[in-house]
Amino acid sequence: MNDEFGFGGQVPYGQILDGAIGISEGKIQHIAHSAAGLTADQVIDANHQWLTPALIDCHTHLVYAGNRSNEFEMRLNGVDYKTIANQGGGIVSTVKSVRQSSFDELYQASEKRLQALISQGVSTIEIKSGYGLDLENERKMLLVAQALGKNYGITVKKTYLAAHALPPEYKDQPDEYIDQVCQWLPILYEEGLVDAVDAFCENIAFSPEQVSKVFDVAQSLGLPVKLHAEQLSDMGGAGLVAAYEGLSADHIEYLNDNNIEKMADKGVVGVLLPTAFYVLRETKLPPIDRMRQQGVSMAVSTDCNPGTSPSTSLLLAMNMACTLFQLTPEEALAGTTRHAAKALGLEHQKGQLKVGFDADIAFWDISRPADLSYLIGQNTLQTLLVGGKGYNLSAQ
Ligand SMILES: O=C(O)CC[C@@H]1NC(=O)NC1=O
Ligand SMILES: [Fe+3]
Repeated sequence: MNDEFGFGGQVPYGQILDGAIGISEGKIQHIAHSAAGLTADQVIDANHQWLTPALIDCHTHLVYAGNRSNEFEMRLNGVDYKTIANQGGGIVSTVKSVRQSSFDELYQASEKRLQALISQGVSTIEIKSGYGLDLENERKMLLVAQALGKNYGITVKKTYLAAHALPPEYKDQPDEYIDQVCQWLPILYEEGLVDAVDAFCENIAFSPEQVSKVFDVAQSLGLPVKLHAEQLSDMGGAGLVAAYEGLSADHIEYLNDNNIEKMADKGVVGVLLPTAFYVLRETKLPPIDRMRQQGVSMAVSTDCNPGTSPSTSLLLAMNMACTLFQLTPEEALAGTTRHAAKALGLEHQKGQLKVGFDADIAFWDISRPADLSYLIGQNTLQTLLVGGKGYNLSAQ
């Protein structure tokens, strides 16, 4: 191995130069340094492109209606968050738009964002509810997410996030609202609409005690949990995820050392959301070095949402994870492949070019893997295989 990548001859990324991959029945059956001995009905010449696992966006609020560019403009004209919120802005304004939208309107508004992500090599995505905040509209959001996955032929993991914000009708009644959230969860689960449960644990949202009530119901249904944790303060949310042996703690700018150790101990993934950090002009960096030292798997995601991350670029999130959070390009790629898979409980079937794994493979016209995080605003995807089949976005 030459030292082209400056690794002193180690094999970065687990890469294989001039390798070959054999696929059948949607799975990787063979991966080696050459195609010798392989026979195939169809051969794809990768033409010196780099192949990676297709990307996984493990934290999105992709289903929503309306947009909040007005708030963006108000803020830049000196109006503060509190005033915007008091004028019905923020999450509540998106809740209003979602409640006013039909299923079709919500689907059409959301599919454009999904198309953008798929065009950058994403074939597995997590989509949260959380802008309905009542049973009918939480169901509508999750049905849209389900339909997007079915119609676009990609893997969608649906996360119940009714504990995202307090709806207007429960103003100053968080406990009563959390009781409703707990009542709706088994109903939506029985309808096949929930794969995991999330909540916003923050001083402007729900307390660890309120989140625990929702997590107890999730646990009783055998559902895994994840959490918007330590985004703006240290509420100890990551420790709660570890206590429930959950999938991930997300944002985690204010994550403390003690909870890093608990995450490492329970295999909880730390999901980094650098685009939200950038949009909010946050200053508190997540404890990347400490998570590295403790062996916490770090994932990277867009957090696609109308308020703090109106972005549909996972490649940009990778660049921001490196530039803002100082991840290495190899860590950023792991963060949108095998670690993102782990954040969704899919680490045994997706996120790696490995025999037995789904043949979800992205072909990139790049000089080296670091280009995926280095290049800004340049989509180098040439081919996307989903389940071993060429993905044609325009045919969806
Ligand atoms: O502003 C929005 O619409 C969502 C914000 C988003 N949700 C959350 O829990 N944290 C966030 O940054
Ligand atoms: Fe989020």
